[in-house]
Amino acid sequence: MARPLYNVVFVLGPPGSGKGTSCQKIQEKLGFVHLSAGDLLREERQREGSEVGRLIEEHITNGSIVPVEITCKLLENAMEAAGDAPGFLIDGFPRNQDNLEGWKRQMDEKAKVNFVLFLSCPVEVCINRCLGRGQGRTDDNEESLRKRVVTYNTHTLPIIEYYMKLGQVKEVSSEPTADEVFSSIVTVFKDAGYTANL
Ligand SMILES: Nc1ncnc2c1ncn2[C@@H]1O[C@H](COP(=O)(O)OP(=O)(O)O)[C@@H](O)[C@H]1O
Ligand SMILES: Nc1ccn([C@@H]2O[C@H](COP(=O)(O)OP(=O)(O)O)[C@@H](O)[C@H]2O)c(=O)n1
Repeated sequence: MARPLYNVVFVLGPPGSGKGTSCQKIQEKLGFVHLSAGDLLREERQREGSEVGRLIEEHITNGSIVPVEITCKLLENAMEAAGDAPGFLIDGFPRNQDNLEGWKRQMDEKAKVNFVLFLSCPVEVCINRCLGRGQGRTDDNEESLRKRVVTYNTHTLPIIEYYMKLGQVKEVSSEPTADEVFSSIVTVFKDAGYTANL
């Protein structure tokens, strides 16, 4: 097989566990490109009058997962646009079986998944973080958050368990301060052989 085009780390954890916050820091330090599946979907949702936009809106409000054909295409386009990066942090994906299977169909030959960074954090802490996030997100309210947590427990945890069985998960508690979490993440990347700039 030809050398994969893209070097990928998936970043998973409950809503509000600090995926975006940590990815931002890793991006600054390591030069990995941070791609948030949620951000890409929110951007796509803005396209006026689009059927896809309406579908995304419905899923985001219900805390359910958008079909992978949409999400994976957005991720691939963003990776293509970013070009020659040392790696990509794909934040909030794959979040269910459909995401995982779609990724394998579309990206297995083009991307190498190095490991899954799993940010673990008690759900109540995560919910409080989302309620205090202040980004004006339409889904950061109690009702949508409860649904997002159910989706996480039902659909995302099994994906993390799937990668655990493959020995590909590196778990970091994201309950401490953001700086402490980041220093544990740096150790994970060092152990995985990424020493440049660390
Ligand atoms: N370790 C931390 N301790 C306290 N607050 C945090 C921590 N990490 C992130 N936050 C805050 O919690 C909220 C959710 O973080 P965010 O990175 O957006 O989570 P996610 O991308 O997993 O949904 C944000 O307001 C962020 O500033
Ligand atoms: N792979 C993904 C990622 C996000 N999403 C949608 O986007 C919403 C927000 O995801 P996010 O990753 O930005 O936010 P958090 O729930 O992690 O805080 C999810 O609740 C889903 O509705 C999706 O459908 N598929």
